[in-house]
Amino acid sequence: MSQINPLTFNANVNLFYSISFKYVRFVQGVKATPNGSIERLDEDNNLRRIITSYNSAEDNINVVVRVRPLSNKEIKNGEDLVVNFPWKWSSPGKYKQLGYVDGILGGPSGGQRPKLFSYNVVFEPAATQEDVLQFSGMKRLIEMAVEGFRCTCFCYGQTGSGKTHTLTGPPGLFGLKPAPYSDQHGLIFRSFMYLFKLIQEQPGVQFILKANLLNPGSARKPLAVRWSKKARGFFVENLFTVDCEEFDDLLAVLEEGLRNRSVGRHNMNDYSSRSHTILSVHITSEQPAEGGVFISRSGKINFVDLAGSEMTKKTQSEGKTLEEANNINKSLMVLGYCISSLSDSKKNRTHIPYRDSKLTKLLADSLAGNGVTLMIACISPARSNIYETINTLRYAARAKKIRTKPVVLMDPREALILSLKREVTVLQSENEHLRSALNVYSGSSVSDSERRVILTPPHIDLEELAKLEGPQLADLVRLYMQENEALRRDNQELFASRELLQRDHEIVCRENERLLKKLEEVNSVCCRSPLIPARPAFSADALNSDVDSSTNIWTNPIEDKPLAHSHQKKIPDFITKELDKRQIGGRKTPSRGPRRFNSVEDKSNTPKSVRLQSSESVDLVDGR
Ligand SMILES: Nc1ncnc2c1ncn2[C@@H]1O[C@H](COP(=O)(O)OP(=O)(O)OP(=O)(O)O)[C@@H](O)[C@H]1O
Repeated sequence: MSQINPLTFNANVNLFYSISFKYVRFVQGVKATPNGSIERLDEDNNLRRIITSYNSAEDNINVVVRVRPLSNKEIKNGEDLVVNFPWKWSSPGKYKQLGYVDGILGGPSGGQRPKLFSYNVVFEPAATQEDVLQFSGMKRLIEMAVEGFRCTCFCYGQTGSGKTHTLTGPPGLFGLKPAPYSDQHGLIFRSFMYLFKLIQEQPGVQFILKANLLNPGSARKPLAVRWSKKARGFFVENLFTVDCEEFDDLLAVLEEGLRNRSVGRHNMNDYSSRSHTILSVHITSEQPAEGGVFISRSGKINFVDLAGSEMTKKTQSEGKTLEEANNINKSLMVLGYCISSLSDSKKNRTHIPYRDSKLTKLLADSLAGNGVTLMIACISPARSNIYETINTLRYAARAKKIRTKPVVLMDPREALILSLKREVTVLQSENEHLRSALNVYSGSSVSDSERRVILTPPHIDLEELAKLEGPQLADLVRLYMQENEALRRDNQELFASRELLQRDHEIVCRENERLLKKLEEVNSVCCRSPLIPARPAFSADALNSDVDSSTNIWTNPIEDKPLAHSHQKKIPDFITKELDKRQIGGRKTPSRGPRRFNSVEDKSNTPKSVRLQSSESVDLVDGR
């Protein structure tokens, strides 16, 4: 059954707006589309699930925009909103063009048409943390991570635009005693809750959760990012990973990240992140499947809190903060280049500069590989930030154009066993059907069980399979392959005998048809020809003794009666003429008495062509 995407706008639509100001307008464009994931076996026989739609038919990168409220400082400075929301949504999936805002770019009277950007969702300043979880597509992203996809949620935007707030909440939330039900908890905390809810809803599936944190604020030596040939992707070498059995374990990783977060203070944010942070949760599941085997999937969800881009003149960063700002800006610039190159369909995608920064190396898979990504573009509504806001909106719009090819990879051994088992079942039922349809073996002395494939592999339940070593698994696979092979041979034999029988059947049918035609020919000559009265056969004589002659097919009803005496049976003129022309029927060769074409005498004396013509003449009469 298809699942409805949680991005469906089924809740308070007032939360979402299209906003626009001069040159920039961004609109909501989410359609309620069912999740279009499909399963297929690839050329290596691995079961892969391909996601065909994340949000709409094409989106595998979901881009949402969150507009934060004006800060106290901005209000104090008398800043006004450059983004306003004069009209509200009329209905999901439809949007209205909203009012322009007089910004630096000029007023509505400027006469220039606004440039249209479209996003999946736009959150107004009043949108709560829970709204972001419910309507950003985050829940679907977690579901997909549980299904085995590699998912990423990253926040992008200028410094102080609300990235950390969106992901983890306001500063100080995780103090000595974190409030478990605070409405200020960010997306990560809420996602963990949702993840555990999903896990609890599947008691039959075994889950293993592991988490790791990439936070340069920690005291450890920076780890190297390397390329893995096998996995065809970048990875962090010697990354420390924590097993998380409980919700609290995951929370501990998050708290650790927040505690060690590298924070700096500048003119625009008292708690500015001075580096990018990546928190990853690896979700491995083992699910029992048909036939005692189980399927294991390995999904992942990354939460990426990017450090914000800064105009150092505005932030008035100095010394270390300035150096950090330059590095942050540099890595964000590379991310920007990558997004631009990936989103430009005209450009040849031969070179995407992932290698130019660690950040892009690690985000490469999320941006263009097999991952599914949610980008949350955070913007400030203040007039003083309009340039940065437009910049962020441009990036976000570009990112929306990127297409990824999300796949879920399964353990190849289990996928192989599963696919072989499926094939065996199909072949068995097909053979069974063929056997009963053809009745090939009925009456044979060989019993069904003897004829069947003897090499049926032993039944293995889930626990036993988990304990099997490599060679034992290989044996099991070999057994399935042998059974499969034997079934295939059996199947081929059955198909061959079915073909033979079909051919026999065709020959018999053709012979039947030929005989029927002959019978019809005989009947038409004997019963219908008024010209050539049939002579009763011996069998007909016997029949005629007690059956009315008019109903006897072997006897011509006008037998022995002169044609001229029968008013009703008088030959029409045109037939007579035709017969004369062809010299058939004996006008010129007067009646020689009753004849039958099937008599030995007539057969020998009458040419075949003449016999055919006579039957044509009968048809003409019938056709009147
Ligand atoms: N939606 C919001 N509602 C209320 N307050 C918000 C919201 N978004 C951000 N803020 C507040 O704005 C300030 C700056 O936010 P935050 O630290 O999350 O920005 P940032 O984008 O992470 O900045 P940087 O890139 O410098 O780390 C914080 O005090 C935060 O609590």
